[in-house]
Amino acid sequence: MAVDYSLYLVTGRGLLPEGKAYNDSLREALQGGVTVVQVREKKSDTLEFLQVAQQSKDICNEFRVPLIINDRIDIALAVDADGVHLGQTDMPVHVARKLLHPGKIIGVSCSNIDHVRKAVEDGADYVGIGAIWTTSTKQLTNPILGVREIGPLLSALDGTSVKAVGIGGIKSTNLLRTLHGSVSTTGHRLDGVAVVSEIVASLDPLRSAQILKDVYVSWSIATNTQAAPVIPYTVESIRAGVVDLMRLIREIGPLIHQITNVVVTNQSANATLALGASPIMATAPEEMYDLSRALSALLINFGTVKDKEAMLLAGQFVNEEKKPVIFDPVGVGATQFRRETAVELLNSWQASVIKGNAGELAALADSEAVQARGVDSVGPGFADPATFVRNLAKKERCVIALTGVTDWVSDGTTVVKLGNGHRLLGDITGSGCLVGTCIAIFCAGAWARARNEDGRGKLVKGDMLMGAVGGILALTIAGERAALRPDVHGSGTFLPALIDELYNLTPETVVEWGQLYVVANDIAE
Ligand SMILES: Nc1ncnc2c1ncn2[C@@H]1O[C@H](COP(=O)(O)OP(=O)(O)OP(=O)(O)O)[C@@H](O)[C@H]1O
Ligand SMILES: Cc1ncsc1CCO
Repeated sequence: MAVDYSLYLVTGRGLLPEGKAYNDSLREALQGGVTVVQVREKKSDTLEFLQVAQQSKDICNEFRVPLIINDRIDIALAVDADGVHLGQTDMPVHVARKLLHPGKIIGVSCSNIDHVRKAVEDGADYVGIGAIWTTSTKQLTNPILGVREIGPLLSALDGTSVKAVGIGGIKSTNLLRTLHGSVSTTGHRLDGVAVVSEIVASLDPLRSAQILKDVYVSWSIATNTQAAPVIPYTVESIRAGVVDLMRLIREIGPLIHQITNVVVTNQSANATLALGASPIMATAPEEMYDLSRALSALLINFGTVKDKEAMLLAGQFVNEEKKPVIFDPVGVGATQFRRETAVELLNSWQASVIKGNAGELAALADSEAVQARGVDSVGPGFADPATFVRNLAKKERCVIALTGVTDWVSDGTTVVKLGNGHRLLGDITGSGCLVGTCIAIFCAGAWARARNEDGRGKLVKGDMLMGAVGGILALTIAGERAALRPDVHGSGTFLPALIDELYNLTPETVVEWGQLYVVANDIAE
């Protein structure tokens, strides 16, 4: 039986709002677009479970939607349910298969790759992967994996026909982030999402289900790769795009909200003004919502992590607005606290661009290839930076900007190499942080260019690869020009000269000076 797993409802009678009857709630949820129902009765005795299962089966039949029973094969048999869902400590799949009639669905809860591999071996029809988010449904006791951990589990399903449903704390507010983030580097995605409280605890389950379904459908449409032809980037198209963004930024002066470190706050705000944008360096959690509505891009730089609460909130609000979030995980490999904070932040919101030096991005990718000392990268960097950035972009589902003597940018398919810069940039503190600021400014321009486009199903509007390339070019070309000035005698005089050069930078200079190469454009992959 071909099952549509897209909106998978798990029941929970304990969560029903006062006065809402179970049968009405279930019927309304089905009217709203639920495609599979799993009856879960952890506290009921057998007779009560049987009665609820029978009523559920009758209602599901009206909508021709499959009904799955949690754990209890006897109840599934008794009501002729369409299948069972098994936890890791329930009946093994092969035993359940023997007991059930042929063609019935068997699903298994999985929270690690071994669970998934075993479920495939045992012949499960689908796996429920989670918990993805923290959940108020206390019965879901699986560990919290986080969105970024789902991709590797999905890749274990490559080449099989086993379907995957994400579960755990999924709501309409995090659904798009969940779907976008839960993709393997091989492109394997979720086939559906399981929802409990947002539907069951709702006074209007029909509407709640509809809202979730809308997000799911618009994501499927927006990410259908066959739908629109992909135009490959060329050096010329990138140059033209950067020039356009630079002009637009000077014309509209976008607001750039930066939560950044105390070392660079002032120079980052001045660099922002120099490029024609407006900085606001705000850190109170209470103001993150209002700012998310006003800003054109958000930079989160955790060089001196103090404002974690604000960082968590800001990124979520900005994701909701489909505006750019630029993440600069300064010194992420330096301490356990930074590593954990980066994971927490990246699991809470989707970055549009992650920017870092080789040491930082290696730490983020759990690679030992490059070492770091504090906030600085040590040694010659990656042997094959193009492949590294492309793979990390696929894994993190965003644009990656790797800085160093040569800078590399990738969106997971295209890789751009950038050759501008000067040794003096390495001799001042925070040149990498300034790159982050400039990327945020150009991404703000890219968002502004696309803001009236249909953003349904997308996490961010605008061309973030163009934004990242533009930001790096602006800062590194300004750096080269500053170093050539007769009034620059060392790193002390270099910094103000750098701000001057950003201030005087023109699109024509960027075209003339820009050393940019498209080294890979493997759109076929
Ligand atoms: N020796 C160099 N030659 C040319 N360009 C350089 C050199 N060092 C740094 N740059 C430029 O400076 C920018 C900042 O890169 P870098 O990797 O040094 O940042 P970072 O280590 O994160 O800096 P910080 O931690 O001080 O903010 C890059 O875009 C790069 O092009
Ligand atoms: C030196 C330093 N320490 C924390 S942040 C920062 C600025 C450069 O990344």
